[in-house]
Amino acid sequence: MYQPMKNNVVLATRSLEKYFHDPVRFKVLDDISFEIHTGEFVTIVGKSGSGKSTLLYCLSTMDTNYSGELYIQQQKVTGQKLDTLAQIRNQSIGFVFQFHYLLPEFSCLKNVMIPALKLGRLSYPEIEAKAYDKLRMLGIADQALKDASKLSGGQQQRVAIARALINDPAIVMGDEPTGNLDSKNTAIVLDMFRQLSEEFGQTIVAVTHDNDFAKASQRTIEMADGRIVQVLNN
Ligand SMILES: Nc1ncnc2c1ncn2[C@@H]1O[C@H](COP(=O)(O)OP(=O)(O)OP(=O)(O)O)[C@@H](O)[C@H]1O
Repeated sequence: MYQPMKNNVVLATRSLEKYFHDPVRFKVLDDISFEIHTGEFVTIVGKSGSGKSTLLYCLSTMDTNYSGELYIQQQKVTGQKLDTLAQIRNQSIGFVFQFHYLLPEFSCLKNVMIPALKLGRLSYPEIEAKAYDKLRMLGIADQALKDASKLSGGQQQRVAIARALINDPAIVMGDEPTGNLDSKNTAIVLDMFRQLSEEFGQTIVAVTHDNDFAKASQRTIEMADGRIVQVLNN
């Protein structure tokens, strides 16, 4: 029997298991159980092919094809309908990819505003003001009205992070969020993640190949062949 979950657990898995066919059936996630607390900054590391991205996509609710249980903010999300999952995702999770996926012909400001416009909780001027705040936090408010395509790669990634933060998600997930960045922009993003976790109590869960990034986090979960093989408190 599992212990009841403590109040400060924001993300939890119970024996996640997942298979792929490639071409024969193989287990890509094997008995993944952990709890992540509010405001924690956690990295997931491991060799290429160890299952990190697959795990992150399950955690983000984008992939529902697994067995076991996933809890987000104490709510069991496994087995929920797709529209409920989309709602949970919009409200509780911000996602940063290795590639920024900004809409190139839209301004940076508009790109950041889109998830909040979709959520529909605030008025347009409120969302605009919030988007400026997020861009300011990332040091790129002066680029707000430029088309996203006109920015450097590092600036575009910072806009993508501002977009991930616009709905003040409890959890920010990143799949190699600094994978395409130079050291200067990597440092900016790392500082941002630290600030989010330490000052704003937001939880960061990021897959990374970057040792310095992993060391900057509070806890590192190491995977090999779909299993958790080591958990390090940094
Ligand atoms: N859609 C899929 N169908 C079949 N096999 C897949 C699929 N996606 C990933 N895999 C396989 O699952 C395993 C884990 O992939 P995953 O992308 O999760 O690894 P990773 O640790 O994130 O790797 P990397 O560090 O290279 O991004 C790999 O062997 C990969 O080839």
